Amino acid sequence: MFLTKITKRLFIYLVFVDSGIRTGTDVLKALALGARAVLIGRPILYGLACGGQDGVRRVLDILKRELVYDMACCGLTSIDQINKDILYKH
Ligand SMILES: Cc1cc2nc3c(=O)[nH]c(=O)nc-3n(C[C@H](O)[C@H](O)[C@H](O)COP(=O)(O)O)c2cc1C
Repeated sequence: MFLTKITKRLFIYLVFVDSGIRTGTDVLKALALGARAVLIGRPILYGLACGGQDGVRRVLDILKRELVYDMACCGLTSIDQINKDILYKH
């Protein structure tokens, strides 16, 4: 009984979004919706196929640049500041 209570109290849900992340904007939206992290598959493979290690680095650089740009457009300077308030529902 006691352990159950402790377990319930300490239980933390971490949400990872997998599939379909193609731009830094996708990353921003997933984090804003509450994801702790995103998983990226095919874009990394495309980078690898086209340019090897440098290609993978380039894909990650592009995604990071897009994410930082979009964060700046929302007035954010840190990942910690991302929350659902930046989302606009229409
Ligand atoms: C070539 C390839 C092989 C994969 N193999 C596995 C696998 O063996 N097991 C698995 O759980 N997911 C596998 N996945 C799925 C990836 O782990 C990941 O969920 C997915 O690629 C992410 O979506 P994205 O490609 O749209 O970014 C594979 C994906 C690709 C493209």
